[in-house]
Amino acid sequence: MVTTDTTRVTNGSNGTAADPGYAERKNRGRLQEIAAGKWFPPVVDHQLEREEPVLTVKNFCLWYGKAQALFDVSMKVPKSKVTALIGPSGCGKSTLLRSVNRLNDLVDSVRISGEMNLYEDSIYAKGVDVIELRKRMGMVAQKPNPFPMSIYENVIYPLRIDGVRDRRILDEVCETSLRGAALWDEAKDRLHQSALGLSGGQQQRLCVARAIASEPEMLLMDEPCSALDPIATGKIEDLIDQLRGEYTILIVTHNMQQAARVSDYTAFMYLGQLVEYGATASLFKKPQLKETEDYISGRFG
Ligand SMILES: Nc1ncnc2c1ncn2[C@@H]1O[C@H](COP(=O)(O)OP(=O)(O)OP(=O)(O)O)[C@@H](O)[C@H]1O
Repeated sequence: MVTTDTTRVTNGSNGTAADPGYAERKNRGRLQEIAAGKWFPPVVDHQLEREEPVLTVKNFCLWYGKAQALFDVSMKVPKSKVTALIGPSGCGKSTLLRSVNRLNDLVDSVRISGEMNLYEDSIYAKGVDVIELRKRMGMVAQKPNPFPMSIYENVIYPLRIDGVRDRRILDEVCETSLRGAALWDEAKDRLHQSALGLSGGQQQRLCVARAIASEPEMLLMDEPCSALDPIATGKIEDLIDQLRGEYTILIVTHNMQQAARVSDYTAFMYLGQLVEYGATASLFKKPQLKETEDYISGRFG
């Protein structure tokens, strides 16, 4: 799966006056330059250096067939924090998220280069057991996707496939996970009824319960509120807030207010490049780049 490719967009000039194109380009914004094929190193907040990384992404590139979707993305996702990926539609947020648990392996045309590590373990090294890897990361999709079985069986599903049979353990994990996903009170009297009878928002919290049942090292959330109404969205945001500190969460969101509300760190992406990455409070109040400011203030995208 890991390939190297010499056609990827290279770093280009360093933007000094010695660069012959500099005079012509100096008045153009960074985003136009990116659209024209130039690569820039991301602007990263020093605060991230003080965090312990769970996921380290290094010079990661991804192609769908001939079309490159990610360009030399390097970032560290800190432990026990919520990190949001934001950026205009098509900038590669979901592609990056799905690369973390190798869901993109399911797309035939995908090629990658670069590295990703979960702690010290390479995600793309030869011989990695992808099933085992995915067990280390819980995934919550855009649309709630409970299995057509009871609430109880949905939650303990990861343990069932691991062969756990001890009823006491299964009951305990079911309750802890449902409590952790703020669904216990609503579900405790109907544990053996179909999960499909839950509302959309409850189903999404059930999916969070299933994702945390195996105590993953990371939770990946791909626009988890996009199919939910504002009340259900608020409950998921409250839930993310509760999970903060205990879980390392990487979340894709279209909604900048949501990123500002729920995340500790925010990564702004544009056309497959990581542009600016920093503490959410400062990125939203005083971003280092004018381009980030333009995006978060709605001046483009
Ligand atoms: N399975 C696929 N096959 C081919 N191209 C794809 C595939 N999935 C995504 N792409 C392309 O990769 C680029 C990044 O898409 P991606 O879905 O990761 O962006 P996004 O930022 O998550 O967008 P959105 O916010 O609209 O969900 C886009 O140009 C998209 O068309």
